[in-house]
Amino acid sequence: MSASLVERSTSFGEQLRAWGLNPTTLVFSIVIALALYLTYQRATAISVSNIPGPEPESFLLGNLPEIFQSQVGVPDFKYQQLYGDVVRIKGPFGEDRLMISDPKALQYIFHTAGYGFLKWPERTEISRILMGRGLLWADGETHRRQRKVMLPGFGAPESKAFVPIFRRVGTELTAQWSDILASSPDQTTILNVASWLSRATMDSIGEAAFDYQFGALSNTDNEFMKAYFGLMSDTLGSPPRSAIFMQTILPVWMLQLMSKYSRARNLVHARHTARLANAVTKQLVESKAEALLQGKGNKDILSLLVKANASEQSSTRLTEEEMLAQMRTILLAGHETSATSLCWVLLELARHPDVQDKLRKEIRETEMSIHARGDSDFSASDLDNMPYLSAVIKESMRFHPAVYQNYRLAAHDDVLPLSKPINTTDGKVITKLPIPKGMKIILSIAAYNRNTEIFGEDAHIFNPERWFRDSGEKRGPTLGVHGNLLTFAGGVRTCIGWRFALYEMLALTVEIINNFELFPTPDIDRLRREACLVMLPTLEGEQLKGENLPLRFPEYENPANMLSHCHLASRSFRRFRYPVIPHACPAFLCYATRSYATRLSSNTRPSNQGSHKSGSLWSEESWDQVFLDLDKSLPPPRASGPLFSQPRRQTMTERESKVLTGMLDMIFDSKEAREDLGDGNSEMPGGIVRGQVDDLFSRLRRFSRRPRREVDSSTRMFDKKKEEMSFCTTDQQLLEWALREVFDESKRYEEAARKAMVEASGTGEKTELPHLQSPIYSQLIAHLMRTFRVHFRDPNLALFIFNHAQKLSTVSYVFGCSTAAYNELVETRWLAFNDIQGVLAAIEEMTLNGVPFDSRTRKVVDTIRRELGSREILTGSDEVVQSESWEILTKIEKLLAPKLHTRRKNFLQWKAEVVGVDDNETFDDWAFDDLEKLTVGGSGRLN
Ligand code: HEM
Repeated sequence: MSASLVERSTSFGEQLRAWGLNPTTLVFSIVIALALYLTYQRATAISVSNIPGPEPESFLLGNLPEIFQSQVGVPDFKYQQLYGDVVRIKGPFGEDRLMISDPKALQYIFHTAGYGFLKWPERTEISRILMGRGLLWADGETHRRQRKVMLPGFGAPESKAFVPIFRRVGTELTAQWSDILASSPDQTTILNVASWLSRATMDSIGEAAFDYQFGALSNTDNEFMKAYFGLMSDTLGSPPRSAIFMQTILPVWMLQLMSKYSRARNLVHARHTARLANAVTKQLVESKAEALLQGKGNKDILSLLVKANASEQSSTRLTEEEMLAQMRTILLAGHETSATSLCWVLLELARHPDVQDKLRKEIRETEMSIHARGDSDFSASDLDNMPYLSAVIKESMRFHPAVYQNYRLAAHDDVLPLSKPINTTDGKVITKLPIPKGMKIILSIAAYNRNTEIFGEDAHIFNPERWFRDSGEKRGPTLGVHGNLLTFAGGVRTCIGWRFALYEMLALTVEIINNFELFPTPDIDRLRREACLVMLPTLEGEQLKGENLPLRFPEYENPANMLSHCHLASRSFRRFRYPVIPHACPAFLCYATRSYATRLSSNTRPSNQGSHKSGSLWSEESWDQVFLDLDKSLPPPRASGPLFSQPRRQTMTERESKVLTGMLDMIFDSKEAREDLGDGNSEMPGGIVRGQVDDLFSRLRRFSRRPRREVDSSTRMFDKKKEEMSFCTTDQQLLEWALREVFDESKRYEEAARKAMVEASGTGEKTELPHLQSPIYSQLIAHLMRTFRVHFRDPNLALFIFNHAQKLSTVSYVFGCSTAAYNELVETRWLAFNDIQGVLAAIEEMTLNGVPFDSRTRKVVDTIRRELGSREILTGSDEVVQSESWEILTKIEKLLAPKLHTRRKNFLQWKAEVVGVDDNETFDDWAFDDLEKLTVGGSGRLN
């Protein structure tokens, strides 16, 4: 074989000679030509090495460790101050890169060049791992095609239509905070605000984007939510140098292999979340497609997306993989960014009490004008028409952009226009900057948003007033969609959900500031603007160890350097406004922690001692007032919960059912109850008499014993009814539907149950009887009332629904007029008619009928108190009317008071009486549902 090779090369050499060429001369000439070509290339190549910039930290990684490991903005602001808006930085092995905050250059890259600047491949790989091959991953034509299908879900009218959802989520959030306060002895508490907001935005996105209720607010043990919470900080926060090196040097195919097989904690977390998200989104997309095929549709983003995709030509449609990736993209991009931005808004409001007060005043005035025109809640246009609110949100988004940098790569040689000339290191002055194909550029959103040419000399100061100055946002070229900020990026890659995010932030801020007063605590030394692709508020500090991590993967071995807490403090405004009524003076601290554990603590008050100047570039004041939360005792991890919560659980657990049955026995056998009801024929409201009550409650007990397996079917039933309701486009249609589908059905249920009872008593056999009412009857009544009042703006019809349920039959009254329906009644009477007497009547009726109050009842009453107070201050209205209203309000609060504030004491007294021990004795051996003991150890009866 080697002989044949020698033979062949000899014959090749002979052939060259035969053509008159010397082989040695030929090789030499080729080498010379190549060297000349490379020298020419080097001499004529476009270079940015003469642009001023920092010295590299090392040859291996250049300036990248400083850029990727520092807090958000630290290197950007420093370079901007030292070298200007276009800075040469060093990548690995001395490679030149650029960091840009020059407005004209940014406008060119974002807008003019279209897809002329692509994303860095290693960064798109991170997007693929976290969200799949969706919009944030795609580039060029693929991106254009995907975006076209996505756009119909994100228009202005679509985003405005989600405002009621955001408001509802806000109400649920603040109701839960109020509950926590109500159960704390001095109504002071510490909350993990970041965690609450993250759950709230997850619920918003679930309902608005997928028409699905994640129930993240109501169930902290939601596995899906837990996977998402901390995903960004866990996977991308404070990357070690080795990770920066690998991300920068390794080819994409190797990164892909690592993402699949590596056992590093961050990648395990990302894979775990991806698996869950894929399973969930697949289920959602399939059920939505099926519903649409059956002609049922909704206005959620997923429905619009599925419809838009169906109407595209087959060549431009999204594939199934792309569709799932879009859902995962919306989930992550739409929940983490908004939650984080809102956290920063609250933090700034806490730090600026004057701004907070001014904002609250605007909110209250708007709320009053909403009620004066007969509406009950903020609409999208109300939110649009609050200039100070808009200025606060804009300023916070300028100051703390959730996405702080974008990473682009020149698709071909190009020339960047500049706002200001650059003095190069070789003594030239240039007004345009040529850049070579493949040049990697960091577009600094954080630095642009603090550009003094655009936002004034005080750009490093948080000041919402700047948005009222003449120049304001109008200086400089047009760049961003909101206030000319780059917070939502710009051009072909502008954030698709920017309107959605804005309305969500406006709605939640209004709800929170209307209900609570926020203030800072002195734990700011550890606060970081953590750079994790999204800027998270975190607190540097203790490392969470294995068992304290709520998310535990089988593969997890290496507890990473976890970022822990960030704190935010807040206090109820009511402390100062209404100091005369003790139980309405809660003061609480509300800390936000971006940790993996929720911690609640009471009795901690803020102090303004120990001021500390952080001297950071972005704060005009120190962060010193933020508290050090020294209690490191974190709660033990919870057992893994189901994938989704059951947000509308309508049956009781066995334990709850047992307790209720026991309580009903005690109540109806008690002396007071007998006296209250008279000897047999005394009438209760609604025409119910004693005999009927016994009968009704025996059924109520049976109702409470419904087996748990019905949970799912009730939820499904309710969803189905809600969907049917959503097809009614006029109040007339909805009313007809209600009479047919709710009230006629109520009659049918009752008749069927009675018939079955008669038959069963005839046979004498023990059979399970059907329910007297549909298990979702009360929910339907409440939902109908709310829809008429809020959606159709017809409070009279809302009242009609309640009255009709009350009059239809006794059974309908008992089962339909539940707490939720009464809450609606109270809200309607107050918000639509300002009828405080009517509110009192409803609360009295609830008390009489034994319908329990809940946090929403209390919240309405709080609103009444607030509004009466504001009215007094703002309008100074008629003294007599005011004092009458206050008297009625005091009566209402008295009715609510025992449940609110003396619950614990009464319960102990009650136990003492029932079990037959002194107040001081402990009940350690007595469980709440230990009813047998009541009859054995104590008197066993209330008397
Ligand atoms: C305050 C909240 C938000 C901020 C600051 C924000 C910011 C951004 C930024 C800067 C980008 C460009 C990223 C890039 O090109 O690499 C982006 C893209 C995107 N955002 Fe947002 N976003 C927010 C909320 C939302 C919401 C609520 C949704 C969805 C409901 C959403 C969905 C998206 C999507 C799908 C993209 C990719 C757009 C594309 O490449 O065409 N974002 N966002």
